[in-house]
Amino acid sequence: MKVVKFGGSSLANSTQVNKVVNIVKADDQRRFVVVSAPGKRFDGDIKVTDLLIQYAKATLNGDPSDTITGQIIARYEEIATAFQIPQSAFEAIKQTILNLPHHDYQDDSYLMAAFKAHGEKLNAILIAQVLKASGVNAKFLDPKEAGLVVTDSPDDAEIIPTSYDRINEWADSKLVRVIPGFFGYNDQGQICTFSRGGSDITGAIIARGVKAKRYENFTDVDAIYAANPQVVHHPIAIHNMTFREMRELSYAGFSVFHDEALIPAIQGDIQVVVKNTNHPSERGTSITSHKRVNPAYPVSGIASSPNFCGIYIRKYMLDKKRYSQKILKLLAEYDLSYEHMPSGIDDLTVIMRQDQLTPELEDTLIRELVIALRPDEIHISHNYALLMVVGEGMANRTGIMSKATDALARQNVKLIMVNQGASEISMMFGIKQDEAKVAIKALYDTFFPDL
Ligand SMILES: Nc1ncnc2c1ncn2[C@@H]1O[C@H](COP(=O)(O)OP(=O)(O)O)[C@@H](O)[C@H]1O
Ligand SMILES: N[C@@H](CC(=O)OP(=O)(O)O)C(=O)O
Repeated sequence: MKVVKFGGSSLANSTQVNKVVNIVKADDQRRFVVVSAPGKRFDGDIKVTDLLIQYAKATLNGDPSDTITGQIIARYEEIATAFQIPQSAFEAIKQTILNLPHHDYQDDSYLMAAFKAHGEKLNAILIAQVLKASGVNAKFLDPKEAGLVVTDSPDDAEIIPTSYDRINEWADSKLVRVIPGFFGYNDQGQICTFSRGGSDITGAIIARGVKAKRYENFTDVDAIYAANPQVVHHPIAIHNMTFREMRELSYAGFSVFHDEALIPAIQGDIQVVVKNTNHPSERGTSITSHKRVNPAYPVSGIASSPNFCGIYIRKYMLDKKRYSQKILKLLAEYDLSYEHMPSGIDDLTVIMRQDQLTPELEDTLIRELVIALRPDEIHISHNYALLMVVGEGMANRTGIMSKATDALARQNVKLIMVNQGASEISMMFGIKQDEAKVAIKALYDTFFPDL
């Protein structure tokens, strides 16, 4: 049995939804259908999730929201009309959207979570109706009924492992179950969402719960490519990759599949196949635990992720043990997470995602670090990108680092940080964000020279 997940691009309008219907009908093993909210129909369009965020903010600020609700309702109406869904069913969706502000929420963050989650919830209700109208014996399944219980973190929840047994009770369901992605319920019954792009995570959780043979993740590209196709022209497709490779690459910027979604798949040893809704017969990318190294290409992929900053701290006779403890304690006090902390004899840099910091928080943090550490020098630099070169074939190979640094040097890309060794299948560079595209192209041409 298979779990299929359709991303926002696959459900953006009725034309796309029609392709989804055909894909579900084409294989009776596709028994669990996880859906995102309608995504972008064209470049510059706004995803329903982003409209819902605007709606939530307007509600919190007491601003008018008629225009935004009109836009959201119109997205569902176009699909409902095209598939001749009964007016009463569409009316229920419309009223749910209009009533969102009139519920009790524990605080603003739960309100935001509930507004966001309704993008997928209402879409799942609608797609179940569409499938039914198209002759599929389908039924909506809410994550609460499914048993998908998550941690009490409204916008960055994690699955509670006992959920898997409850989800497993649905494994023999005779109907096709349509489940909204992106959210679950905490043990108080409140909606908490995963991080952005988190419908991939729901798909993987359901796949592990029902012990699916395969988790098919339908999106808008024929495969996962060795570099972001928006940066490199016609990059080579990766048809087979390992969980480890994908996790490193998605963490570092391959937004096509959420890095956290790999964990349930790894735990359940479930094959993940990324496929294109627009070309479902293309083979896509299969992600498994099996290593298949092509010696000609030790590198599988090159990724880059922007919006990091680095806090540089220098102190002569730096006592690393005490220093790191104090830094970690301060970060925890301000609920900040860091990504890397490379250090030298007298200096250390804390690399973190800069969207966690407001200018005020940044000033406070630096002030507190000065008090706690009495450094000889401290400053923060913004707009770094992390650049990652990943491949199972890199393990036990020599010369990859020198090839990479040579290629970057030829393009005058300045290396701010280099990290190799944490994982034998990846190396990471900190570079300036505005040099990321040049850097990716240089590395791609080096590691995929004939393509
Ligand atoms: N290496 C890569 N290979 C394929 N797609 C990539 C890669 N890196 C980034 N992407 C982007 O990921 C997009 C698909 O992910 P996303 O927009 O989240 O889809 P969905 O709406 O289906 O969830 C592609 O359109 C592509 O622009
Ligand atoms: N709709 C949510 C969750 C998601 O996974 O969406 P998509 O499949 O469009 O990436 C978001 O925009 O974050």
